[in-house]
Amino acid sequence: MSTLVETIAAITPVDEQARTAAQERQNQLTKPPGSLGELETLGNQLCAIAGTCPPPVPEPAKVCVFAADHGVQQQKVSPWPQEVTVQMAANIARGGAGASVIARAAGATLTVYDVGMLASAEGVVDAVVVRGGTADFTVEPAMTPEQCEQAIQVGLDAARQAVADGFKALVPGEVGIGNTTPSSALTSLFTGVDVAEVTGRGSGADDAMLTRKCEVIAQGFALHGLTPQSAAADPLRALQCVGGLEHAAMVGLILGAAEQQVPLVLDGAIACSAALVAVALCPAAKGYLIAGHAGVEPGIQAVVKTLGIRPVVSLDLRLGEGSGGALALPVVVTAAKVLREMATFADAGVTGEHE
Ligand SMILES: O=C(O)c1ccc[n+]([C@@H]2O[C@H](COP(=O)([O-])O)[C@@H](O)[C@H]2O)c1
Ligand SMILES: Cc1cc2nc[nH]c2cc1C
Repeated sequence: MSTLVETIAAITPVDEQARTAAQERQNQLTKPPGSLGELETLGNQLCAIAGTCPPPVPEPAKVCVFAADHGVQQQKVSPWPQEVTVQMAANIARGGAGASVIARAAGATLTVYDVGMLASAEGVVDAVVVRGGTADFTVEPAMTPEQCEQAIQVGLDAARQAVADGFKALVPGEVGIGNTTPSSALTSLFTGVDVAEVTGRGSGADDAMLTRKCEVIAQGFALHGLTPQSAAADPLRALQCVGGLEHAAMVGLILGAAEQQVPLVLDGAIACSAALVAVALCPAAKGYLIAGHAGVEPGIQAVVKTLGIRPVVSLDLRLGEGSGGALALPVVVTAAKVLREMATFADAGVTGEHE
């Protein structure tokens, strides 16, 4: 079991030669060059990730849903009671949640991991780092450094196991009442965009709660001395102070996917905030990231802009659970198949020369 440091050292940048070869192939396929738009860019990225053109078809995919609770909910940052985390984790595992349906429709397998909910839930893998979840970050660091490291390891192990089991693409999912607040904190720190601009209504905050979320984040930054500069210098400390256990696990899953050279299709605001931490720890991981969807939560926009990635689907989702990532999977698979299955001008006897 290699550690985070070893994993980061093992991650190589995606293969730019394979991306160039893919672009050349796109131009030989029977279509006006560029006419499949961003589907071409996506196919080229799949080649860069796999280091070969045409790319392998990235299926089956696995959605790894990390479930945890949040001490910062003591500040009333979500309209929902914390018990909903356990109840929804069980529902997702049972197959009745939004992400369960979407993953099934996409032919993906979904597994839920408990990294620190208030209580255990049926059908959920026990990967508990700390029962009860994080501490309230307005009072103390959300996690100890050891807890943060352990939660990252859960995600790293999940990625390695999934790839060993034959999965060819990974989607990070989560459930955790209150978790849009730590997500906005991380997104603000790692994009440098104001807290107010990257904080949204989450699962349904009203105006007063939205204002409180911003105040709570500012309080956390002040208590822990966090700024964009300090976060860039020590990303793990920022994650440990104001992040969540599921954020840490998703950082592990993302870095694990990069290590294993498989595409990682991001979900919404929570997964996107974890991606920022992963890329701050290991810039080479960026090339393995695909933005699954452009959701309602404003943090997503700041993240995709910072990472320079374009969301595949735009349907105003704000569910989480990995739902938006899973929804993008058929498009990602199609991008690979275009490069594998479309005829070239030469093959099809179509005149490729034109004015
Ligand atoms: O993925 C998103 O963009 C997203 C946006 C809003 C809410 N959520 C989900 O709702 C929960 C967090 O919302 P909140 O209001 O409790 O912070 C958590 O379980 C997330 O999975 C997820
Ligand atoms: C019902 C419900 C389902 C969710 N799924 C992810 N986060 C959630 C939050 C709530 C409240």
